[in-house]
Amino acid sequence: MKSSASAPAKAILFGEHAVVYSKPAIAAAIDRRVTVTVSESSSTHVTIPSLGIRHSSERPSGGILDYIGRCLELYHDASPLDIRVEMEIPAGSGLGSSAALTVALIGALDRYHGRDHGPGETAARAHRVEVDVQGAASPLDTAISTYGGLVYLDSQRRVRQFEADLGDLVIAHLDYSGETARMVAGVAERFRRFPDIMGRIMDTVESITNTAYRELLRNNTEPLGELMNLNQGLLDSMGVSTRELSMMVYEARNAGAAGSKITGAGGGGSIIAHCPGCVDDVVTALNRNWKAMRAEFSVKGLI
Ligand SMILES: Nc1ncnc2c1ncn2[C@@H]1O[C@H](COP(=O)(O)OP(=O)(O)OP(=O)(O)O)[C@@H](O)[C@H]1O
Ligand SMILES: C[C@@](O)(CCO)CC(=O)[O-]
Ligand SMILES: [Mg+2]
Repeated sequence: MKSSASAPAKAILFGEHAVVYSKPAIAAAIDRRVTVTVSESSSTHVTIPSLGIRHSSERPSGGILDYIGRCLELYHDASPLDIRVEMEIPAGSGLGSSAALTVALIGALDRYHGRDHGPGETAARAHRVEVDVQGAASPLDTAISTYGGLVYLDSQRRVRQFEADLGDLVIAHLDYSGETARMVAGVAERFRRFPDIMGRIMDTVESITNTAYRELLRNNTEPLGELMNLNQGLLDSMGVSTRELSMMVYEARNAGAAGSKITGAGGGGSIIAHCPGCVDDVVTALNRNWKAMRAEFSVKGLI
């Protein structure tokens, strides 16, 4: 017996890190997917060709295998499985590889076991896996990989799907990761040392995210770039930017982007830039040193 499922990667437009402190955030699914196939086997094997991973053990663990091991534990009575993961995104790029993998694997396992929990329950189960593995995680990444499209996660943790034309966006990524769990822990430490200052920073990110949401609902993308620049300044204040990410952010702006910021956890990973009428210029400029692409949105969630 064999079952497959796939889920999209994501880009956070506004509110990463603040979302861990119950602030709202906006994310979009992007046209790069993680596909998981599970099939009957005499012992448990995991293959992830894009990462060169071939692993055999009853309980996969270590790095990205932690997410797989934790998902398998959700199915107590499960027999051994062959698990194959095809990833169209690099792991640790800030584009939600962990969430897309977790959602796709839960989808494939549900199908394999003849269960259908529905999207709300799938997103909730995947979120619990991210929390268990990372220590802290917002429900944003797993929600967007489950639902696809565009999501506004409000301060009560409710998922609001919405539609908007995002205009021209470019994503560029590095080959190394800051590791989401480590970056989230770094922000928590700064919060512990300077609670008043960090609290105000998070409140200001909330205002930026809510302003962007209001404008997107009116299909007004004009202020997106400037709002991204405001958000980037505060991500820098949180300590999640690096020299290289800052160079990417400024390279995009120099090439004509209306605004640009880190997307995801920072430390390494990716940036996103709003590039009305100048996508090709920005992609060309960023591709000299990094890997850049036009971001394609309006993507299906878990299928
Ligand atoms: N090149 C790699 N090869 C194998 N595993 C990797 C690699 N890069 C990252 N990982 C593992 O993949 C998992 C997910 O990485 P990480 O949390 O940095 O990123 P992500 O989920 O892609 O991004 P984000 O959550 O910020 O959107 C981690 O367990 C990390 O150890
Ligand atoms: C940094 C963070 O806000 C986004 C990672 O994609 C962490 C999270 O939301 O769990
Ligand atoms: Mg992740």
